Amino acid sequence: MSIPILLHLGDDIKWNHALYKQLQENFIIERSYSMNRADFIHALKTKKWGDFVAMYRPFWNTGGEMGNWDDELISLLPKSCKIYASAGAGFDWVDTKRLAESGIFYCNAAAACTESVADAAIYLILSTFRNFSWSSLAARSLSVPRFVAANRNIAATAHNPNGFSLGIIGLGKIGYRIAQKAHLAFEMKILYNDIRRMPKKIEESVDATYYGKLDEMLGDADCVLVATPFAGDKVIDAPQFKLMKRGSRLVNIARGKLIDEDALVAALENGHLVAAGLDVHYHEPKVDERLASMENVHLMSHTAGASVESHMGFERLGMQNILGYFGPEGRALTAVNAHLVEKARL
Ligand SMILES: O=C(O)C(=O)CO
Repeated sequence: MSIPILLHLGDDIKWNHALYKQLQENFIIERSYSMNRADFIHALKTKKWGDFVAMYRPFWNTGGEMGNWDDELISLLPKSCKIYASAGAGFDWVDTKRLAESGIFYCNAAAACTESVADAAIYLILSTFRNFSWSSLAARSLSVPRFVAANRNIAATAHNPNGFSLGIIGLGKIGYRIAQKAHLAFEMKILYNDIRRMPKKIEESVDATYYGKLDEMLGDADCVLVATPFAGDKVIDAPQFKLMKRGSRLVNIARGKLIDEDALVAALENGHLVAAGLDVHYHEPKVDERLASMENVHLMSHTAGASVESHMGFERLGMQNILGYFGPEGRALTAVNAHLVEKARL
């Protein structure tokens, strides 16, 4: 029997060498490194890598240079390809439905960065309650008057998050971990909105209250946290900002396009919201200048998931997915479109 081919996209493995050896023992590994879209398309059309059965992308910063995985790319994949295992939690750049129509499982790696993203969310939540962005900007300005003003005035509007409510949009793996941390560390009241209600055991573990309707939760939360995948629509637009509790806060660690930034700016300018914490941005990698000028907005450069531990986990989980799929169990661990692959088979 011939040895199956695996296409490794992007950087070399950095951490999990023993597991990579297993991959090398089971597959012929072809490499694309960091190809632009035109070259990648040409390579697929000319079958540069043969009839590969799997694609593996271990690092979130490389191996994505070909751009979005849409019909143009997916239709060029060999019929032999069955699985794409990639670094990263979000998969807004890949048409997982189109992959499913070609019988290809897409496996993300949310589990590998859950801890990092949840920690970053806690950092942003804390910042929005305690005015830490204002404090940090004042210190970094090297301006004595700004330092003195921050030192004198911050306490008047800073709050301990303890006892306040955190309204989580999307209680998936990451949302739940944030709930656990906020509940345990700050005794925050956990509210959540999701398309599915979680099992009682999960709700009880963080004393969570379920809201079937997002609009209702928005009116009750002291801080709204966005932790849901981007599926093409905003979840908080101008009408939703109006429904948010007066004096509340917004934190987004999911995707920038889930939030209307003009409406966010308006809500901050008119004081309806008192603070925001954003790891992600609508026009990434560009940051909105109005938000950047606000002391009550804590901004990050989409690094909530960026840690050595996430990188190690991304590498490992991708390989486990591929080895699992082609192994005796015949099952990928984290296929996000498994239901669509099944449907397409019918
Ligand atoms: O892994 C991802 O998709 C992230 O954006 C983590 O921050």
